[in-house]
Amino acid sequence: MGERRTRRPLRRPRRIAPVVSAGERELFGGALRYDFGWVKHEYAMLDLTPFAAVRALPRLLATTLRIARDADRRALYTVGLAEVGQGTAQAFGLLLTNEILAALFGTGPAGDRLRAALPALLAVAVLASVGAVLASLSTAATGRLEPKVERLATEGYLRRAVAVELSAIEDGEFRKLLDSAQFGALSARAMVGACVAALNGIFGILAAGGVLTVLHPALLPLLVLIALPRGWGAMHVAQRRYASRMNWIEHERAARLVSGLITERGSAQEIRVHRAGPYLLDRYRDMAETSEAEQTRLAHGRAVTELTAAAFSGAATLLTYAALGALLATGRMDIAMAGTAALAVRTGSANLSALIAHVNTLHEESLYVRDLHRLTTEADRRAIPVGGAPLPDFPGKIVFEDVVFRYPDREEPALRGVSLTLTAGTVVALVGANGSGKSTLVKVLAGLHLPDGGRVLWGGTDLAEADRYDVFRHVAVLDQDFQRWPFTLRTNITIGEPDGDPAPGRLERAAAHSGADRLGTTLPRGYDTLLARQFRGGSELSGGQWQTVGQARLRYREASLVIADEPTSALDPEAEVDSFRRIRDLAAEGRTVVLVSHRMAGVQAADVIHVLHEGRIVESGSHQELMDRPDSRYRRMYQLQAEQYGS
Ligand SMILES: Nc1ncnc2c1ncn2[C@@H]1O[C@H](COP(=O)(O)OP(=O)(O)OP(=O)(O)O)[C@@H](O)[C@H]1O
Repeated sequence: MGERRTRRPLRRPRRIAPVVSAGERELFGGALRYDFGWVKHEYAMLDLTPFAAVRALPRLLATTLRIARDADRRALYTVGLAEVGQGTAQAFGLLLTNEILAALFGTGPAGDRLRAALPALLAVAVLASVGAVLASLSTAATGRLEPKVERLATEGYLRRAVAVELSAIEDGEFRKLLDSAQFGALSARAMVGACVAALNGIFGILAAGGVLTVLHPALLPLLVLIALPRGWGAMHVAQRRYASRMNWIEHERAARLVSGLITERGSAQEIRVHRAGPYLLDRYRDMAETSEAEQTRLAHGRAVTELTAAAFSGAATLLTYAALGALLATGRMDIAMAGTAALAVRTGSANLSALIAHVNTLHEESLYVRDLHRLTTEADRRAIPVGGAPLPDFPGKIVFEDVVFRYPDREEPALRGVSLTLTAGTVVALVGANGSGKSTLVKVLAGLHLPDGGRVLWGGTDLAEADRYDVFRHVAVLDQDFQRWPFTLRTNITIGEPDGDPAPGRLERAAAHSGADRLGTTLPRGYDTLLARQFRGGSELSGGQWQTVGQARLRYREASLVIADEPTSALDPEAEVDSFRRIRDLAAEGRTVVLVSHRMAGVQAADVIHVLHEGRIVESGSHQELMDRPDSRYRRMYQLQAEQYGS
């Protein structure tokens, strides 16, 4: 199939039926395909005919210029003026060349002819210097613009990623957009460079075209004739690349994933003990070879296309020189004019070829920038609202009234009418089977998700109307997958309140509270030890040690509402008992503590225990009250765990 296409280089490229290697079928059940925005682009680009690309040019230029203007207006104007100046200098240079040639090919002694040509020669030298200065001005200003454009675009992207609702981050569609838009900033930068180069090409063509028209109008279409085959060749190669890219990128992506897995730390044990290494290596080779074959086919096709284009372009050049010869022979043009025309044809066609290549780049990059624009709009729509009813003080009571919450991609609600009251200075424990809704309940409590039904009242304020950032100020959360930041031990604790007062002793007190102070004294650089083994000087912590760091972070935050979701799962028995005692101490300080745990021994000291089942609270009470009920779920769960210890 590929063979046939190679032998027909002029055929319009079409989407190629993807080849799936045996390795991909075995490991992934088929092609490893993302559903990202940019995969869709590859098909969008296929619809691009050369004329469509030319039609799209003004829009692409306008988009880039707008981005650049927002980044640095002065630098943009400098680039614009420098480019126009260079084009003008080029045009005058060509016209002066005509004068020089006319003087040199004139009659009379050589010395006189040289003298006659001298003023024009000097003017050409001045123009060339002006052109060089303008070119360097343009380079400097573009160099100023490009990083600014990239930074502004990246900042906008990150700012929006930080500000969206948690529900957006958990939404697969939004995540995909977030992933594909990350290339937008780099593409915006690349567009600035391509745009400047395209402008340069346009002005260069205008200069050459203008001069040719002045010399003889018939020469202008000939210039177009020389450039057209090359333009067509560039477009054709680009289209073929887009058509095939999907195919080869898929194999490459799959091979990269497998090679990453082979070297990854997490798979190191199985790679060795289960001998998964040689097995994966074989599949890697299979995928890499399929990608290789696709690229070879592409390169072959490209060579044939470019040769064809060069042949047509060469024929058109011959025709142009023949026309020049005819004009010369019939006396409609003198030798000087013919020389200038030949020069103009060369400059013009070189500029045209370059322009086509830059328009291609502009188009390709603009697709990623478009993703960034889409993300911006979508993220602004899904941002956590700023403002709302202020919540300066933490209330004495938080009340859930018949709260219903459903994840957007789920049929069944995760919470189905939950009512409860949390009182300041108490420990409230949530227990229940996996998936019963405990973590969801705490997310609603913390203001991370808003209920779909019912209300959460913080004092007299409905959470749905409250200033959410005010709500967050009162909350500290340590969840099951709390972040193990690849930063120092110190930052890993103080990041609990990054802009808080770093008062002397505050860090040490928080560390001592959770037992993380031992790390502070035993790690090689104390609190300044980097907790990321992959970097030089970095240290590795065990799961339990990380949990003490997480708890220290929770303590450092000094929030009024403390939420600990499975805070002790990795702790040794002694550390676990200590940890539960310290959690109680937090309530004794007047904080409201919500504890989610499967460790029944740990929750028994809570003031109130709520048992969740399929999104509902089915039992509530103290440990003793719930144990006194002979058929309570709580009692059953507690006894099951106790039996494991034979008590
Ligand atoms: N981000 C999410 N998107 C969609 N569904 C979710 C999401 N998080 C949880 N769920 C679903 O909501 C239900 C309640 O989950 P939740 O995490 O609140 O349970 P849990 O009681 O904390 O469970 P576990 O004890 O296993 O931590 C489950 O059916 C779960 O699959």
